[in-house]
Amino acid sequence: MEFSSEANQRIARISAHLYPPNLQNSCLRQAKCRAKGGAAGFKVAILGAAGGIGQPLAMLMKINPLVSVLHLYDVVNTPGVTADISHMDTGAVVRGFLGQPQLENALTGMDLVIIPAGVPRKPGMTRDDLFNINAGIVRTLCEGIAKCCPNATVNLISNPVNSTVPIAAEVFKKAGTYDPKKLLGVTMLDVVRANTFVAEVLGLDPRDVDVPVVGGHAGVTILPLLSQVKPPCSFTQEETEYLTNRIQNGGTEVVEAKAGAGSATLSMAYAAVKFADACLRGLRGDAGVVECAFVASQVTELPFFASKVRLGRQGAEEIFQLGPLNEYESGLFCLLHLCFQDWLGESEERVSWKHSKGHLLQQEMKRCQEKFHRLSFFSLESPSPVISKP
Ligand SMILES: NC(=O)C1=CN([C@@H]2O[C@H](COP(=O)(O)OP(=O)(O)OC[C@H]3O[C@@H](n4cnc5c(N)ncnc54)[C@H](O)[C@@H]3O)[C@@H](O)[C@H]2O)C=CC1
Ligand SMILES: O=C([O-])CC(=O)C(=O)O
Repeated sequence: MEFSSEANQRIARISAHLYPPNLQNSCLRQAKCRAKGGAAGFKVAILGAAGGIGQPLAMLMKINPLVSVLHLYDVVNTPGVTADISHMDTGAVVRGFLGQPQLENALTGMDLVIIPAGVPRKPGMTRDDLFNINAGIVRTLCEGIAKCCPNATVNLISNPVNSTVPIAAEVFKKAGTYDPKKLLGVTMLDVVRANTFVAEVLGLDPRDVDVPVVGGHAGVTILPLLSQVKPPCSFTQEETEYLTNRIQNGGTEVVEAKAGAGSATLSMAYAAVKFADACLRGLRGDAGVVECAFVASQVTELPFFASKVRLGRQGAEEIFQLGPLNEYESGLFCLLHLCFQDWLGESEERVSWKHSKGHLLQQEMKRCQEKFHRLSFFSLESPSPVISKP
């Protein structure tokens, strides 16, 4: 149903604020929900909205003018977070959903679903250590998406992204709803960090810097392409190694600084909103929206790979080639490739097999490090990165 008059629109907006939401009868259930001023807006759900990432992410999405309806779902604390955020005088209507029985209502009719649900790392852990618990959480949430909003674009944040994205793909395949263009692993924080650290070295404003970061989202699978930085620039070998190491271990740097209180939340919420905004602009039909994301890909032999993608009405409509790599990046790519082999199997079983055989991967890495001894400071995901600024 389209809102034909301003009065209808106001009534719809007021009724949408009533709690608990009655989605069956609400006219806001319709796809053409409109934001203040009559502009079309998108319906966005955040799953894990009461968490360290979820709360600032919800706050920032409430400010986004492209969002008309914001659904906040978690297994704890959503009434409080929702009441709090709903008082912000911005356009989006906010509704809270608590616990599994409300998951379907949270998801019905959504255009974009952002998933930061799951446990974060503590010092000494790798992202892979989160696999067992987070894989189960992501699986359940994706089953809900397949049922209630099969056409939604999904931004998957929960770690280990290198494995949760293939798992989500399996769930959607099983449900017959898989659209590889609409399943996007969020690696934007790697780009945000790379822009910041490179700007620091070059003495530039980070907003003027663009660093493509490709591969995956853990340790050596994070490959910043420093030879393709915009504006064009060059680095000494020492700067290159410092920057690569710091970008690859940025997550660990925060985990250790937080000393047991979790991993990156505020910078991640910022990065997630930057990425979600790009997805929404793409959905709106804006031209030339390009960001890095971890997607099903034919750019390399690996079935999933992060690279620059063009975001459009259908999701990741175009996946760009990596472009020319210099010798150093080619060596890193070789390491990354070894690390990913088998890891990103086509099936969930293979992903969990790889997880349980993580020690074999470590041995493989060691062999590779010996081969590329110039790169020997890399570890799969170093719990204690040595960061020495040139
Ligand atoms: N992709 C990336 O670049 C990054 C990913 N992460 C990952 O994001 C995830 C979340 O991190 P934080 O927000 O710091 O953790 P957190 O523990 O503060 O919040 C997670 C939230 O998920 C909720 N949750 C747990 N099970 C759920 C379920 N079945 N359904 C809905 N919600 C559920 C929890 O109740 C909690 O509110 C972690 O896996 C972390 O490793 C963190 C930083 C960067
Ligand atoms: O390091 C972690 O566990 C969280 C994360 O993915 C990041 O900050 O890049």
